[in-house]
Amino acid sequence: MQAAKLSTFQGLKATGSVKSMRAEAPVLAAARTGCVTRAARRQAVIEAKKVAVLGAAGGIGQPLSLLLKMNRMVTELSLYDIANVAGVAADLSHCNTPTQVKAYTGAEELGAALKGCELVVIPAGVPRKPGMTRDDLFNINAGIVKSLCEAVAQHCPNAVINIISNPVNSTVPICAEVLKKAGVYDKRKVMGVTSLDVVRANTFVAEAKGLDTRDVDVPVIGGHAGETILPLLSQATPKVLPWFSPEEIEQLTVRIQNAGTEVVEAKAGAGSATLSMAYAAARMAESVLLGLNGAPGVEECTYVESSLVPGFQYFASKVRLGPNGVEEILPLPPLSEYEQQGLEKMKDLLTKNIQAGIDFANKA
Ligand SMILES: NC(=O)C1=CN([C@@H]2O[C@H](COP(=O)(O)OP(=O)(O)OC[C@H]3O[C@@H](n4cnc5c(N)ncnc54)[C@H](O)[C@@H]3O)[C@@H](O)[C@H]2O)C=CC1
Ligand SMILES: O=C([O-])CC(=O)C(=O)O
Repeated sequence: MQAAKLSTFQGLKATGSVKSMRAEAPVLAAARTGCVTRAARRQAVIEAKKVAVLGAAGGIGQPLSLLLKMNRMVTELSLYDIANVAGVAADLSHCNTPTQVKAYTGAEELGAALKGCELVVIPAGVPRKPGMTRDDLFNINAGIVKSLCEAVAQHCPNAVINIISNPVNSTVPICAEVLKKAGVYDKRKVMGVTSLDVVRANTFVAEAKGLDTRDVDVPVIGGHAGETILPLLSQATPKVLPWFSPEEIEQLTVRIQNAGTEVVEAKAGAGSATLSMAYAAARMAESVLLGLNGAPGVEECTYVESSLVPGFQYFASKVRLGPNGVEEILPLPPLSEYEQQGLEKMKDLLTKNIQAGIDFANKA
């Protein structure tokens, strides 16, 4: 069975014109892109899905909300932020796609925003400035994610949660601990969004090999910070010979690991990746919704609680998505010697990041 690959996401083309959306109502948005099989088309039915974006007025939140407004699987879109969200919702609500958009602001409206949601996407929090690491965001973002996840536990405990807020290596364990405390944790439903690493790896490999970027698939494993980001270039498809030399593999790996910093420096104090992140998060949301709708063969790389690699309680790797979220963590493919070393190198940082999240969530 052909898997629904990240590389096949075509954004706007996936939803097409409003006219064709009406004409093909029972067909999944992504089906027309060819990223799901015929079987998926037959088996998957669009069911009404309420989706919330928490941090919707931000640099990521706004373009992400636009992309979700264009997704036919999203019937109701809750936009929540502590500021400026009414204008974003008013603006988006004029787009003539069927998705109903509503703004919510302030803690007192968070419950209503979340009630009935099946997917909650969280880009709330501060972004990096030049010279900062993602860990430097911990002090502010850990508390934001903790309080938002407490609300999710209370108002939509069965929802899938996609966490974008950095440092993802720590905010995902925070979310899991919060849900455990509330007695509603299901490890299949808490996912750190690492799809931007895959998007970048696909783009850079395609550029280097003269390929159409939509044809390229590079699994990226580990976490989402510095050397914890490990692209498996040995497993990239398609393979164009001659493949990369060891020096080129090193350069490409480092570029993928530092791609976030590349954007932070280019934006020179105005924030970090927003548009590419919104694109990657919309793709991840689409895959989650396809899975919830019963489409077979939906695979993504994502950072989840995992026992795939001994020593790491949380780990990003390819998973199969389905009606319950992560249905299966796929086995690790064979790693090159360079990638094995990369896995060793990330050990200290990733375990430290995970522990910091667990400790934060459990302190009094
Ligand atoms: N996972 C990944 O690959 C990536 C993660 N990020 C992370 O995403 C986060 C957001 O980035 P941007 O959108 O650029 O930042 P931003 O500052 O433009 O937007 C953040 C939004 O969150 C809102 N917010 C703050 N506290 C909140 C709360 N308690 N409840 C609801 N909303 C709240 C703010 O009002 C703002 O609208 C950052 O932590 C950034 O590091 C960014 C790029 C890639
Ligand atoms: O680099 C940052 O701070 C934002 C991020 O996670 C990315 O772009 O990958």
